[in-house]
Amino acid sequence: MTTPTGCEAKRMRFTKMHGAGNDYVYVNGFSEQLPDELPSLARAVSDRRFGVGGDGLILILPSDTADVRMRMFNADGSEAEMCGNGIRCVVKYAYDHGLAPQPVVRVETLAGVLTAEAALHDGKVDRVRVDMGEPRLSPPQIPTTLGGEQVINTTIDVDGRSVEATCVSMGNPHCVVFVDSATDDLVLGLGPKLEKHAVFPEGVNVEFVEVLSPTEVRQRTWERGSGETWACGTGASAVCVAGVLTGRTERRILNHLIGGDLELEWSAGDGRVRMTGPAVEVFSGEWPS
Ligand SMILES: N[C@H](CCC[C@H](N)C(=O)O)C(=O)O
Repeated sequence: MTTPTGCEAKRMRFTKMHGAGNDYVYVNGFSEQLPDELPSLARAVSDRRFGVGGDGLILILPSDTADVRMRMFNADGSEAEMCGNGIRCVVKYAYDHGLAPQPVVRVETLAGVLTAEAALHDGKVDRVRVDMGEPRLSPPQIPTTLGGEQVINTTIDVDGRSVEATCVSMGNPHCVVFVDSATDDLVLGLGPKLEKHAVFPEGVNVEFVEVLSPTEVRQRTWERGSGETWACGTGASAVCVAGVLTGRTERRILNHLIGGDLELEWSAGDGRVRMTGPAVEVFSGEWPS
């Protein structure tokens, strides 16, 4: 495509990927020229009518401390510390496209350098097991202004409704609410109010969880900066921790999310959470930059 002056217009290649239906637009920063204004790029490409469509934008970049660096932007343009479904897709992209020589990939994130191991099918990555690190449980680490050593089954007043919450950070903040049924009234009504509640100074991701058994849950998610998503990997990790803290589940669970299943374990040995789930490349395209 040429401009009126006959110059070749720059176009940025992207790849659309998802982890359990949590879909992002990925850009390979090793090869593509990125604009300075990343939040507005995230908003534009995420738009499901006027853009590519996705829950946000994820950049795969060179790193001085790991194989690759991941930067993650929600659909509203806000940058987050970590993305569990995103890191699985970053690992898939890095191995499949030759950015990482081995199927064990170290990824630099704002939540630290995390290590992931990819499983191959016909030479391509299809599932990834991520060491998500240790949960952060003290109120300042979430962060929240709620009191106590840890926030476990703590009541939050939301416009006159009492909500019982357990808060966990996986590098990004999570508010886990165990419910009998994760209805639209709760997810779409309460979710946005909790996301921006005054007790969460940096906002929060909200997980509404039905406990099916001590080893199985069903989760719906209202994400900070993206609204309801079909899966949330850091959220599922927070749910695994919250289930143990509240005595509702065992340390290893299967989590059913709208877009697919994730396997989680909060190790009693080293205190780290491990998440295993799918990573799918859907299509590639070009974005006029
Ligand atoms: N909305 C989140 C980031 C994406 C997390 C989620 N998609 C995941 O898979 O962990 C936040 O602002 O902390």
